[in-house]
Formats: sequence, C-alpha cells, structure tokens
Amino acid sequence: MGKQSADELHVLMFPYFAFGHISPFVQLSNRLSLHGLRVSFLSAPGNIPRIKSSLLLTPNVEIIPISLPPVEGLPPGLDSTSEMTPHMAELLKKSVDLMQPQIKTLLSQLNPHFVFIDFAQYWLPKLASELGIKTVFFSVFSAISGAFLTVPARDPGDKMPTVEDLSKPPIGFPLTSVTYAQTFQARDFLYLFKSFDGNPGAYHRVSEGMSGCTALAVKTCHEMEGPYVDFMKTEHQKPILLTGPLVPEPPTGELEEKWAQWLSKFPSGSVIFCSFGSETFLDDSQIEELALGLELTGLPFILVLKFPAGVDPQTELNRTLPKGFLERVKDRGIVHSGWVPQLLILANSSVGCYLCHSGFSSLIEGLVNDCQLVLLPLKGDQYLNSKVFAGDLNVGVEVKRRDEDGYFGKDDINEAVRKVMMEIEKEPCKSIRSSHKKWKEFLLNKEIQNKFITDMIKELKALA
Ligand SMILES: C[C@@H]1O[C@H](OP(=O)(O)OP(=O)(O)OC[C@H]2O[C@@H](n3ccc(=O)[nH]c3=O)[C@H](O)[C@@H]2O)[C@H](O)[C@H](O)[C@H]1O
Repeated sequence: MGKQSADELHVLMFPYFAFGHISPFVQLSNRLSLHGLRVSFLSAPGNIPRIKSSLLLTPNVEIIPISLPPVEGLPPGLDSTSEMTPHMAELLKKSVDLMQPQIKTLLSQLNPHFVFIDFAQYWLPKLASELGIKTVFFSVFSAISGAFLTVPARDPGDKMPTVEDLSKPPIGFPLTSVTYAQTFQARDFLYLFKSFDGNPGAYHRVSEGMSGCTALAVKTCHEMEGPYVDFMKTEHQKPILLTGPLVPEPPTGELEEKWAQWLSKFPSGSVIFCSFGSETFLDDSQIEELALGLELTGLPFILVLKFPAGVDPQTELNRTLPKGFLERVKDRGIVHSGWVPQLLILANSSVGCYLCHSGFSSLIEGLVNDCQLVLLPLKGDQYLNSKVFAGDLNVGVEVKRRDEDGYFGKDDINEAVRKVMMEIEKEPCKSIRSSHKKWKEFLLNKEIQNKFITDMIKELKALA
C-alpha cells in the first residue's frame, strides 16, 4: 500500500513499557495529533487504561495493543516496569527483543512514515528500513543525559568503562556548569554498560538505535540545553528534532478533598511537596534522614514515598520512618505511599517548595509553578538533570551529597530547604527566584512552546 502524501504524516509511537517513558510519548503524540498527523500508539494491554486517561483520542489517533512475549522468570500479565522487580525489568528487555516478528507484521500492515522508538528497540531501525519505513529515536531523557552518557565518544569498545572514566565528561563535551559527576553518580552510570543474561546493555541499545535511525528527537529545546544538543548533533551526525520540554496542559478537575482540605490549613507558599516520580525509591537510611530533615525545617510537608513491586508499602513505612516521627509532625506533616495528583498539588497555592528526584517531567512541572526546587536525584539521568537545573539554569539547589556514596544527612536536607525558603533576601535565593520566574514565563509562553512542534513537523515532512 503506497504511503499517503507527507501532508497526512502517519507516525507509529512505540515507547518502552515504563510510565516515565510512556508519559512523554503521550505528550508528544497529543501535540502531533492536534496538528493533524495520524498517530498509532503501541503498548501492552495493561497500560492502555492509564494511557487513555491522558492520550487525546481524536479520530486520527488509535491505540494498538501489543503483547509481550513470554520470557522465563518474567510472570505473564505484567505490562510495565511499575509492576516488576528490578530483575524482572531486565527480563522485560528480552521480551521486547522477542517482539520483532510481531512488530514486522504490524509495520507491513500500517506502513507509517515514521516509527518513533525508545532506547530498548535497537533492532527496529533495520527491520523498518527493509520495509521502506523511517525511524526516529525519541529520547525521553534530557539532552545533558544523551550528551554526557550515550554519545559515540563514550563507546568503550569491548572494555567496561571505569568509574573514573564516567566521572569525567566524554571527549569534546561542551564547557558548561557540568564539569564532572560525583563518584557515587559515576558508579551508577556503570549500569548502562552492563549486559544482563547476555542481552545487550542500555548503552549498546541506545547507540545501535541512534546510529540506525533516520533522526533523533529529544524532549528539550536549545534555550535550555543548546550546548548539549549541539554536541549530540556533532557526535551523531544526523538531524536532531527538538520537541521542546512538552509542558503538560494545566491540570483539569479539582484536587481531592483530603489534599485540598489539609493544604488549606497552611499559609500560601509554606508547604514542602516531597515526591520522587513514578518509579524512584529511597533506601532505609535515605528515608530516615529525609524525614528527620523535613522535620528540622519546621515547615509543613507532604512526603510521598513509593516502594518496589512485591513489598508492602505500609510495612516499609513502619519499618523505615524514625521512631516517634509521625507523632511529632502530626499537625504539619503527611506521609503517603502511592500515586498522588502531582500536577494539582504543585499548582496548589499553599505549596511553596518541591523537593524531588529531578525526573525531567517533574522538574518542568515544578518550573511552571511557584514552588522552589530542592533537588535530590537518586539515579541515572536524574543526576545530570539536577546539575543543569541547579547549574546552567540556576533554578534550584541540590542537596549536598558525600562523594563516595551519595550519603546525605538531615542537616543537608534542612540546609537546602532553608536556602530557598527562608533566606529569601540573600543569594543564592534571590537569583534562583528570578531565574525561576524567567523560565516559568518561557515555558508558559504558548507561542514559543507551540513553535517547537510546528518546526518539528516541518522537519518530519522534509524527511518523509
Ligand atoms: C525517563 C525516566 O523518567 C523517570 O521519570 P519519573 O516517571 O520517575 O518521573 P517524572 O519524569 O518526573 O515523570 C513522572 C510523571 O508522572 C506524574 N506523577 C508521578 C508520580 C505520582 O505520584 N503522580 C504523578 O502524577 C508526574 O506528574 C510526571 O508527569 C525517572 O526520572 C527515570 O530516572 C527516568 O529514567
């Protein structure tokens, strides 16, 4: 079947099976479909109800369920990493690799202009090109992550990079506020280069996927990450489409009564909202020091803690929260485990501080609200997002961390919060608040944000 003309571009979205990835693909799909593109969205059946809650189902949009092939050790019926242990999440990549026949059939039937792939599907560009279909590698990570971690200059060949290698930027990296990674962060980056059960590791998947695809797409913009985008372009030698930060639409609906009622007890801008995204977990010591640090601030707070699949959250809270803590803070602190309406909480006038893991979507959501950012990154790209937001953009403060193991104490939490919440007439608070105001205006400027998408569509049409 011949392709329709480029005017009716048809894109097939194929995010990884994790909501930190699905969510940006949904945000991008919504913008493309509103501009008239035909969008087909692939995911496993168990993810579709939550996708439907945010994907605009206009006539030019369809969701196509795909099944994850069975893999020994991966229980059937699990459709996203949110339901999996870390080991199962490794087996999930194996299942994705077994999808090739299914995806080949689907591509032949749908015959889209482009397939947007995620980091895991390194095999898809070759399979698609044999069918005359182009691919776009959509990185849901920030450009700093791509530039610091997965450019060809990082390729270790058949060796494993050392912690020291990964604590330094790759050769050719631009001169910015990001000049090194702490030892504990570099040790975390080693994960990218490890392969599990003989399967390709994350670095291999990304580098194969990026080198095989027609173009890259990155969820960012030149204004925020120009040097890193330019370095990626030099390294990858192919078009890089910038989607912009994909600022979510203002939240609709009302904040649930239990949250609204509690928040209304406190003065405007006084509450700390402390949360770590959809799948980021703290260890016992981190939970203890964070709780005691929030208590030390004397401010009201909402502390949201999630736990990996397979453990009981209440049991974990009872075990890890400091003795007597809940009693001592009962008039000004809530501890909650599970999903919260993050957009609505951040938009609430009582919330004045957002202490978070530096997940890129969450950082953008913090920036478009009036809450000061305190950054406590816990893995992977979060460490680099945090450096850019606290450094280049100067819109938040990082919690001080011990170089060797990333330890932070209650006083480090208290100090970081005080810097942006109490020392308002002093530096760095003054410049942080003015930078925050500038970036908030930029992100809420509909014309600017919309232009990212119209420019991207122009480039897609030229590539089709
Ligand atoms: C690529 C991956 O993105 C991940 O992001 P994660 O999903 O954790 O958090 P966000 O990116 O902030 O995004 C999470 C999204 O879920 C929303 N949300 C989350 C929790 C909740 O309780 N309620 C909500 O509404 C939130 O508003 C945001 O839109 C991690 O950084 C990970 O390191 C990275 O590999």
